[in-house]
Amino acid sequence: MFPSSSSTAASTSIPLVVLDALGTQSAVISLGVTTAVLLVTTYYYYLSRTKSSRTTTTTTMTGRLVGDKSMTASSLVGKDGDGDIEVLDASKYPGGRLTVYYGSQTGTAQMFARQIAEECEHRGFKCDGVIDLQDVVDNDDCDIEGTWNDDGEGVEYDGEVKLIRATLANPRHRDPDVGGGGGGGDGIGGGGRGGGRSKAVFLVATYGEGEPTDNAQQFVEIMKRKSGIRNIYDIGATTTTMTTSVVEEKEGGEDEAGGGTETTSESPPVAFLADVDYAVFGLGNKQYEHYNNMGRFVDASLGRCGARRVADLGLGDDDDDLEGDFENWKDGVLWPSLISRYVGVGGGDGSGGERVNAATTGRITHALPPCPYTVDYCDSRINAPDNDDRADQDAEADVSPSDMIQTSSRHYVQAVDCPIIARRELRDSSDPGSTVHIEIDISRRMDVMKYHTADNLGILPKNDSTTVEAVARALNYDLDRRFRLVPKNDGGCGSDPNSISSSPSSSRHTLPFPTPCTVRHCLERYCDLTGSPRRSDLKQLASYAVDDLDRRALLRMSSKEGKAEYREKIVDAHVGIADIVTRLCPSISCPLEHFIMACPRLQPRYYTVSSSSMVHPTTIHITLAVLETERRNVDGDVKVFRGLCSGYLAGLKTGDTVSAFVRESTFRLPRQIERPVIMFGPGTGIAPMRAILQERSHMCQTMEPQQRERIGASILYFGCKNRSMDYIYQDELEAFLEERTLTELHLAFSREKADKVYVQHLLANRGEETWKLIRDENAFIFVCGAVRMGADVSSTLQDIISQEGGMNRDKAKIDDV
Ligand SMILES: Cc1cc2nc3c(=O)[nH]c(=O)nc-3n(C[C@H](O)[C@H](O)[C@H](O)COP(=O)(O)O)c2cc1C
Repeated sequence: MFPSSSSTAASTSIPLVVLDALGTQSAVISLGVTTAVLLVTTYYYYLSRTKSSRTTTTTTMTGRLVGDKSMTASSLVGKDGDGDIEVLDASKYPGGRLTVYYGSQTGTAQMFARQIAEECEHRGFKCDGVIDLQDVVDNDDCDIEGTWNDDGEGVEYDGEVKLIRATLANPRHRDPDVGGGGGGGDGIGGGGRGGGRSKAVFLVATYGEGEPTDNAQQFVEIMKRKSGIRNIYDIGATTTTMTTSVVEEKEGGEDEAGGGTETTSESPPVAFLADVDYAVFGLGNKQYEHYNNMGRFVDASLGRCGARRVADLGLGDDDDDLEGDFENWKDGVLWPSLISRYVGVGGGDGSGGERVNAATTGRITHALPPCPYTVDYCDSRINAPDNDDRADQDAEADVSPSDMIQTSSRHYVQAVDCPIIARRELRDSSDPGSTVHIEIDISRRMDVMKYHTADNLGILPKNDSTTVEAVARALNYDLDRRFRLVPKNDGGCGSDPNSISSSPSSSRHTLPFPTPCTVRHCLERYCDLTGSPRRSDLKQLASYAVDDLDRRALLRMSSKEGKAEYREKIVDAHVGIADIVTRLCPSISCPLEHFIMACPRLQPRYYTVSSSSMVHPTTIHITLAVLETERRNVDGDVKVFRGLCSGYLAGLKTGDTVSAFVRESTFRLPRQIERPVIMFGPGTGIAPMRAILQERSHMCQTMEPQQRERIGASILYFGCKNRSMDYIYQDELEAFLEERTLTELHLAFSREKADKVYVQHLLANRGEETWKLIRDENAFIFVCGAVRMGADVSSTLQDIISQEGGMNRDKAKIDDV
């Protein structure tokens, strides 16, 4: 049971973990007239807060054409009956139809999309689907040669435009522009549904360096071309005012479009989305330079393509309170805007207005959430628990097709099991911490595991068996049973907002992971049992708590008002779903499919590869710090918490296998070997620098002596606590120095002297030399490690450039490449 709410103010700090995953960032420091280019790559320490990747449902209505494809849109609207558009009951849905789209990497945007979908009915709207942005462009049903989606205004749309229109402006997502009466607005029925227009809400996360998530990449590419916003980074500066701007409602024209943006447009955009109304919420993290770049871009590009923004852009910050930002936007901006535009409070036939009034004034009470799939147990039961692998192999032939798996779970399909062939501790035994070097054999999976120097390796961690067994016991699951997840195709929108179509495509991207598998496999590999659940996950779990006290505790912490308690008792106390179902709320009981839906997905962790693919083509090396933090848990005991993935990897032995996949990074050595490289890699930030040095050493050895002379300087700044404890790879770095692959090595030991010394301090002392390498030899600069260190190094570089180069500090500003 949770202790009752404490009066102590909850700490707002969020614990950090060390390098469980990383992101890369590249930048150029532009120097006005000079052309020296610096490449800065930084990788980030991640928040230990688990990203809620709850991948509940998505059935994808991919713009399926109805009836005769040669029909025009207007010939379809208003029809009822099989294959045509259903005319909605205006008393139930005074707001008309609404479609929700998401661009998500780890599932949060998808979860938010689903929340909006679930609330639609209470707000007086009919949700027409929760659609993965990948499905907007992977639209098999769109006949791009056909003419059905030309709107008869003399515009000959190209294939890409037709593809986007086939979903966003699909007649099936619009409200028939028929009938009317009552309510005002610009459409039919009570309050006016925006007749003949599609209503689309976008939830869009930003990844990489202000880039789209994997599932939004193609959509963004097309929108870049069509909107004329060629440079996605232009948008940040020009659209910030949009969050507060009031969007004038006008028919057509640039003013109503979400843009008004200055762009690098080469040709005027085509207003091909003039019949689409939209609202965007961006998910981002202020620790990143390009905060919420994709939310801003999608908002601006839709506007540039003629769509009409009907609610202000919302931006959420995952560094602070993303869920709170989303709730504030949803309840304070989105619904009020949609309701006043399409429903009109008090308008319509009364019932809708009442429904909406109730919804706008109070919080919605959720019924037991609908589940988009069912668990179908296979007949055979695996008798010996350790036969799990055999069961999975048996099942392989019959595994779910990959296009049925949600795009944010793609890594479960991509990853392959590879053996560990070497493992060693890099720190001295006198150091209480641990940094481990691991070598993974990829020789048998070269078809999918090819890598480039300093790419990223994604590792799928596993929950330990004690936790898995405890959860199974608490929920009464048989770990050795095999099951298959089957999408629920109930053929209509019904109670499940994701079941929007009975077409075969409706089961695409519905399943959260591949099956069949055993329950053990599912709990071990796909369910995040130990990361802190999001508040919305607690709300879902509350639906399954039999005991009223448990239910109330979960609902309290999932509410806006319970944020401080949530932070104190869940996030700061490192409470995961396993703790909740086994100890804190033991009355929780739910069928497996509901647990799968309520539990966040276990996410891969990314490590920068520390080997050169030229030198080690068949093995991948990684260098990981094992995170351990001491925390007082909810019972008041001090406990040591280990990072899930680093703890899992550190516990593996030579011969064990890991499930891994390669992810390309932007980290590349300059092609011109003459150019010097200056590297900053303190701690495990050394990983890509080690790979670069291996590669330069290999090049030296394979070159003619006169060629070798041409290779530019390699300068490394490394830092750690002290020389005798955590100076990792010391022997290798000294060997690189000896053979002159490494021309300079600058060491910062932060705990050897009273004054702490870090790499940026050593850099500041070498301003003149550094400036010459930049100005005269176009040096490349690589930085890898903590965000704070990256920012300090960048700032020191700017100081050096402005002082030594005699220029204004702003001129040495950092731009992206
Ligand atoms: C590798 C990585 C790179 C990221 N890059 C950015 C970024 O450039 N700008 C930003 O605002 N947020 C960035 N974020 C934060 C995510 O957008 C944020 O955590 C979001 O909630 C993720 O949503 P999702 O779970 O739907 O994928 C990044 C997160 C990760 C893990």
